[in-house]
Amino acid sequence: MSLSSVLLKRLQFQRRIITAVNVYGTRSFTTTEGHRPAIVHKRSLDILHDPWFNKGTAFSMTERDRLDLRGLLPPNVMSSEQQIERFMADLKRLQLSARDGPSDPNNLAKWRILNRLHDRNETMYYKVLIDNIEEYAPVVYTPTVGLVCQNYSGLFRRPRGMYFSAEDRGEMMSMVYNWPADQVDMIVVTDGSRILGLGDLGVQGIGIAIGKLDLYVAAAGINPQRVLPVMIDVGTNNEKILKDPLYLGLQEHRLDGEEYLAVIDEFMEAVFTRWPNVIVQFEDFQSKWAFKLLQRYRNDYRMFNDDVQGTAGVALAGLLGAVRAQGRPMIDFPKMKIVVAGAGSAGIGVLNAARKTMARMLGDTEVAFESAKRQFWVVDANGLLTEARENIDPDARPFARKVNESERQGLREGSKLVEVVQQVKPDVLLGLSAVGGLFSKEVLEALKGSTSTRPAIFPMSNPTKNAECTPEEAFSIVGDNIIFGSGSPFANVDLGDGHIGHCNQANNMFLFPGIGLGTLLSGSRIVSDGMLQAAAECLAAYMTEEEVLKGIIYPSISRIRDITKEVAASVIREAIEEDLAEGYREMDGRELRKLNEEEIKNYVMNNMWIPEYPKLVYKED
Ligand SMILES: NC(=O)c1ccc[n+]([C@@H]2O[C@H](COP(=O)([O-])OP(=O)(O)OC[C@H]3O[C@@H](n4cnc5c(N)ncnc54)[C@H](O)[C@@H]3O)[C@@H](O)[C@H]2O)c1
Ligand SMILES: O=C(O)C[C@H](O)C(=O)O
Ligand SMILES: [Mg+2]
Repeated sequence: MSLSSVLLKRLQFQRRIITAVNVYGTRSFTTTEGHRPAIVHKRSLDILHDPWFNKGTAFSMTERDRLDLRGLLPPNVMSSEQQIERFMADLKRLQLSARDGPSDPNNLAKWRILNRLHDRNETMYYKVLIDNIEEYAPVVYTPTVGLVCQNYSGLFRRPRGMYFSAEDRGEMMSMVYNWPADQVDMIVVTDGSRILGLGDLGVQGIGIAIGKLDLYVAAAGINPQRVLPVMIDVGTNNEKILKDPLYLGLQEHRLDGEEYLAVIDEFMEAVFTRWPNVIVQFEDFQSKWAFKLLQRYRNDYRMFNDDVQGTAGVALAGLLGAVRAQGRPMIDFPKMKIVVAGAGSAGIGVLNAARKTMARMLGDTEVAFESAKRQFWVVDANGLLTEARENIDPDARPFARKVNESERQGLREGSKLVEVVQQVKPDVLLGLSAVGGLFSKEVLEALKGSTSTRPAIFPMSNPTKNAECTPEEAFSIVGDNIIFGSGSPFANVDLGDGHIGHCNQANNMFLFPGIGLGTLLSGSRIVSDGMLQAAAECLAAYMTEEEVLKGIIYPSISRIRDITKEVAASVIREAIEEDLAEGYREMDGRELRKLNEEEIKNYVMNNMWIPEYPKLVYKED
């Protein structure tokens, strides 16, 4: 037997033991990788200054000796729990002094403290985030991440991620080698042109890529050493930041047309050359480019657009949840009347997904596909969209209402949202307009006339100040018996007499981590429509009947790791079904398609990174 086959056998044996330990639930640390010591090529202060290897006061005495750390730390060795206790005591002092929750004005200060921890000790940062996800998701993600992006020039301390600018044309293929990691699993890339509902923030938009990747680590257990936030800086059309002398990005107007495409093409070629197995999530690109880039790359690269495809799935799960919450059978979905405010990348993505699902329920014929579009009324900045509109955006065209039909309904091209709601009496009012307060008192009053026993209101725009309405407004004006889901988190509403108005968070965070993880572990070379549909259906089916009837149609964020595992497993199953899965089970080399449902879930769980300090072993470089 050759040496390599002996080693291979030993490795497989060790992995089996770890998996067996895992099955019996006696250890929380499940990845095979985590049990191996980490090899470091540095010692002494260099270790303490490396956030990936630094354990601070948790270095054991033997490690301190091994790594020349004795005397460089206070003598009392702390457990990781004690370290976190100390850190949290500091953070809580800040919380006690102000309002807690998603709209706590101290959230920016909390972000600073957490970000400093991220810079010092990655393992501890992710442990704090995972164990307190409900509390800190609104700090590292929406809504605070919006504020962070707006104030990025002042907040910038250390770079995190890579910046590819229009100045780097011709250099990207070599630049990618400046990134230290030989393996990158997930890239989230933005060009900063539409950050949440805050518009063009140029280079400052990198904050959103960082925030999304924090959720990839926390929810999907993607190894934080293998994530890469990317900003493609092709200029900005935001006149305010263009004039700001402290702005950190290129101070020129955005590239457009072929020049713009050439930059994005070069970036894609470069990252896929260095990391052929990476998945690239496009985030917060203005609608003008979001669809074009998706069509351009989706058949050749492992990529997806979160705002178009992730949002579509989350909204679809919400719409199906609303049908269930109304006590109707799912098959009633194609009868729902849906008014959508906003026809950008997010709105159109939702409309397409909902239309396709309705058509499938109606028999998947061309006639069904044609008739399904009649369930939607789209209102954008110019009012109701009809075929009378000049220069209709081609992506929105299929949803333009017929003029005659509209007239019969008392509507016309450009009718106001309030008129549309009055006339249509929809089951669902969904907002992806980025206009805070768009669902005004009058609009919500009009929704009281809904033909549904339990209308659903989804003000999905982010961050909080861009939400189309607040839950207080919705419950107090439309009534207690509504379904409510917002993009950014809000607290539940006290309806009196012990009743609670439940606020769901209708945010793509419930899908993108599972879509990424499932694609990664399936080995699929593309992210297919079927894989996205499977993700959405998994989310839609996740809540129990009892929860749904209470108006709880999305999980609480505290369950994000569990729903992500389920979504990832569904994505893998679909990839297998479509013969796209090229991945192999790491444990013993069995082919994915031979695994049963439970085994696929275990495969997912076993490959989710969890934040525990590895033992460090020094080796000369
Ligand atoms: N909850 C989520 O998971 C989620 C996901 C993606 C996007 N979003 C949010 O959706 C919003 C829109 O994103 P986008 O990429 O589609 O943006 P976009 O700028 O491409 O589209 C905005 C759309 O809103 C329309 N609009 C503007 N003013 C309006 C008005 N007064 N009435 C009706 N419509 C109006 C515009 O005409 C346009 O069609 C953002 O706030 C974003 O944060 C939320
Ligand atoms: O970032 C979010 O919170 C959701 C979404 O991707 C958005 O653009 O608003
Ligand atoms: Mg987004």
